[in-house]
Amino acid sequence: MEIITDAKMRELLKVYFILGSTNCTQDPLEVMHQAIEGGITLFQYREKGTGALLGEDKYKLAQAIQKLCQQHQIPFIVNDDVDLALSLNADGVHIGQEDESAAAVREKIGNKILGVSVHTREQAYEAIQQGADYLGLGPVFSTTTKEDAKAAAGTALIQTLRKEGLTIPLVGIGGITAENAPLVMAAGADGVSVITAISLADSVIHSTQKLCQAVYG
Ligand SMILES: Nc1nc(C(F)(F)F)ncc1COP(=O)(O)OP(=O)(O)O
Ligand SMILES: [Mg+2]
Repeated sequence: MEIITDAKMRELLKVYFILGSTNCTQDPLEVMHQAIEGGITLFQYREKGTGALLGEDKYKLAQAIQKLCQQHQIPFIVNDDVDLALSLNADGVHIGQEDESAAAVREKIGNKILGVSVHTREQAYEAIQQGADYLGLGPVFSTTTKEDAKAAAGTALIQTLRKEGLTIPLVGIGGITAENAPLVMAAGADGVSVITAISLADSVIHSTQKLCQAVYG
């Protein structure tokens, strides 16, 4: 497959849902069904933190969610675990600053989608140089989902990178809801990435629809 274009990547980043078994109280597959119905554009499997599944259980859940995504043409990205991504033939991988280098991951995954989390402009330029297809910037607002998250940074870095003429697809992450998503888009992000706003919503489908409206304006 060919490397994804920036234009296609920007479309996919609009409402980027991230989920692992620890982020929801109901069945993850039921949450996925409703989130897909509600209009998510991209999905990341992030099985991490206290109580996360391991080994065969992790693989089985990933496989089941990937199948659902494939049935609805939603690309399936794996967080951190490059070997899991390769064994599932996932559509891509997302890595952070504590994971192996973007260049090393690019080497392993070929033309699959490669996303990198960055917190500074230096990390952004480095990630681009090493072949990232999109950058995750955050946490924009405070979050309790990621146990080792940094302090909320607002949208300053998104604005700075756009002011400097950076055109790489960007997605904001961290404490984003339908209420504050417009701020993230106005700052220059191509989309928003959420976990709790969807995974723990009273109505997953309704919350996803509200996020889509907030992003598409
Ligand atoms: N998982 C993520 N996905 C995104 C995305 F851009 F996809 F929205 N941005 C940022 C992160 C955070 O990635 P990382 O810093 O490695 O921490 P963790 O592995 O705990 O998620
Ligand atoms: Mg990571």
